[in-house]
Amino acid sequence: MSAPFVLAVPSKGRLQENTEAFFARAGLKLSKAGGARDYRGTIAGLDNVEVAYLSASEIAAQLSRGYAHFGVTGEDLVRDNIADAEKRVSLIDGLGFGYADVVVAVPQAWIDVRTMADLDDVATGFREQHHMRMRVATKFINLTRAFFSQRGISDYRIVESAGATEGAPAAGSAELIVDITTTGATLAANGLRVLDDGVILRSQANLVASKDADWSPQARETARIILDHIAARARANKYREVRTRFRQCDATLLGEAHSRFGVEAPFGGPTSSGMLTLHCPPGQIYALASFLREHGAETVSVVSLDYVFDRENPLFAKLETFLR
Ligand SMILES: Nc1ncnc2c1ncn2[C@@H]1O[C@H](COP(=O)(O)OP(=O)(O)OP(=O)(O)O)[C@@H](O)[C@H]1O
Ligand SMILES: O=P(O)(O)OC[C@H]1O[C@H](OP(=O)(O)OP(=O)(O)O)[C@H](O)[C@@H]1O
Ligand SMILES: [Mg+2]
Repeated sequence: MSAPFVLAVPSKGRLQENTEAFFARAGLKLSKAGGARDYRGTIAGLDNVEVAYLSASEIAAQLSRGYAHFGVTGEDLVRDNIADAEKRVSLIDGLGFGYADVVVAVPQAWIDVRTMADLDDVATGFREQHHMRMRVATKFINLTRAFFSQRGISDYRIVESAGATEGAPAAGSAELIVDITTTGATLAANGLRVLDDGVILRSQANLVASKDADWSPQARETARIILDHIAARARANKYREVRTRFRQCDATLLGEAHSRFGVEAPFGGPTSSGMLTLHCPPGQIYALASFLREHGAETVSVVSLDYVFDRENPLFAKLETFLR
């Protein structure tokens, strides 16, 4: 038997729930034979896939080493944990959950410090006054270094923080922090404020592919099948299917509908009897239905789509380009 295709997914919390729901919507059911505490799983119908349940940061590490072919983890962890990330891994697609911003936050009491340039001034003054460098508490060491160096700030020192980073300034172990925030509630509760230009990265969960995994022909074929499911679901989410039939429905009308509402006609223009199937962005449905009735339609029906399988698969094309 050949080596399995390894898909690494988060083992706990909202990331796990959202990941399982995401794959389920794409028609890929992840399951753990041994129940919730089993850290190995399978995908129904894909025999050679092994699902590895790991912490989000461990997933980034495994992808970097090539121990997993695909993984779901946050872009923040990919960028912070993997040196030369664009060579080692490819972010195939943002998954629409796990949103968090990596930010530079200072005490609210620092009223004159609004920007990174202000922070640079403070850093210099701090060193002169206190004979030590300003301390930044974070677990995002590489993202912090890269961002501060881009902004020309060098008078600082990183204090590595494993958790409760927002508490560091009040506890006296750092002057400021770099951490993730979603609602901002934790920063506010700790008397901290994000600098105006202090967003280092807007992160979300991504489907990530590893360069150094064992990309046998069988592994590539498995990747193609997984991405075919995901692309079909993504395409289905972007549209509703609209059907109508009326005599005046012709190519000119379709052209106008295309430019005004962004509709596609996946099965071609109206038939000789004026039968037409359209794919329309959800936000334009009512406008399109009104437009079609104004031009003669008696009835316009609209349904949600589960999957739209196209010959082209942009996600697999991206993977192939990356692996080349
Ligand atoms: N409010 C949030 N709190 C923590 N992580 C979040 C939040 N929102 C999104 N995320 C994302 O989730 C990922 C971190 O997940 P998680 O904390 O489960 O992993 P971990 O840090 O590897 O595990 P552990 O906390 O057990 O060490 C990051 O990509 C992060 O950006
Ligand atoms: O901007 P907010 O919505 O307040 O969210 C940000 C906070 O949430 C996370 O902590 P969490 O309590 O999830 O624990 P963790 O650090 O162990 O992941 C994160 O580490 C921040 O502290
Ligand atoms: Mg965590």
